[in-house]
Amino acid sequence: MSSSGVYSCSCKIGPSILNGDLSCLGDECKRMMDAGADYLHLDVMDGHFVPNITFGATMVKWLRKKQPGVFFDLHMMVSEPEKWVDEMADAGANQYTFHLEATENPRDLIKQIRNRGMKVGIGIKPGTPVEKVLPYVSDVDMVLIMTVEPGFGGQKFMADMMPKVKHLRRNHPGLDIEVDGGVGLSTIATAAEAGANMIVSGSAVVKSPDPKSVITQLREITEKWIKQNAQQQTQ
Ligand SMILES: O=C(CO)[C@H](O)[C@H](O)COP(=O)(O)O
Ligand SMILES: [Fe+2]
Repeated sequence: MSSSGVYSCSCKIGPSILNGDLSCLGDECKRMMDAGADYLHLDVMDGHFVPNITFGATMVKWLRKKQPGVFFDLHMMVSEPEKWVDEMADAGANQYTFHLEATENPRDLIKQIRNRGMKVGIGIKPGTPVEKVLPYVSDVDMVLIMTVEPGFGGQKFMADMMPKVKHLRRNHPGLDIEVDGGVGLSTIATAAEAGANMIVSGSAVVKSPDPKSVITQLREITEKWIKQNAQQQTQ
């Protein structure tokens, strides 16, 4: 979809509220948007695909009422992702990011998501080689490279996932590439240099006393690398 030959990706910062105060998720979302976030990354976990449970479509529906205009990227860490497409679309999701490992029929699922008017994201866990996702890249809007084992916030960034990001960026200069897990001020340069442009940051933003400053710095560093990488491509 978005992987043209031109280095045309733009920086987007999407906080994950997973490690925020889940008892007041609506306020946490507002706090993140007020701090300058471009979108919200909502982590849906089913206790089966990952060993943790968060929330489902009902929560998304209520968040949508509180944040009518915000882009919701649903990170679906669930088995049988086909099951929740309709409910998430009805709840107001903008993008449905499923895990390649969770489905037997990625192509059918991509169609199903599109038919419900949502953008399509496809994610891979650290143990999944990037080659597995390549056949689907031109049919999706975004590829998510997990930089931690999915399931919990606050884990250590896996820099050894960067060759996957580099491979995708080299071959798809216009693609939205998202990194998720352990991304903060000490790791953003590594991810951005590799070519990530959609930056999910959880603990580093929500736990900071100054989330606005963290988001601003994440953006500055990512934009710097987008420019630098684009220049290198034209040389
Ligand atoms: O998908 C996730 C975990 O499976 C979260 O989005 C991710 O962990 C963000 O939190 P942090 O930046 O604290 O790692
Ligand atoms: Fe996530």
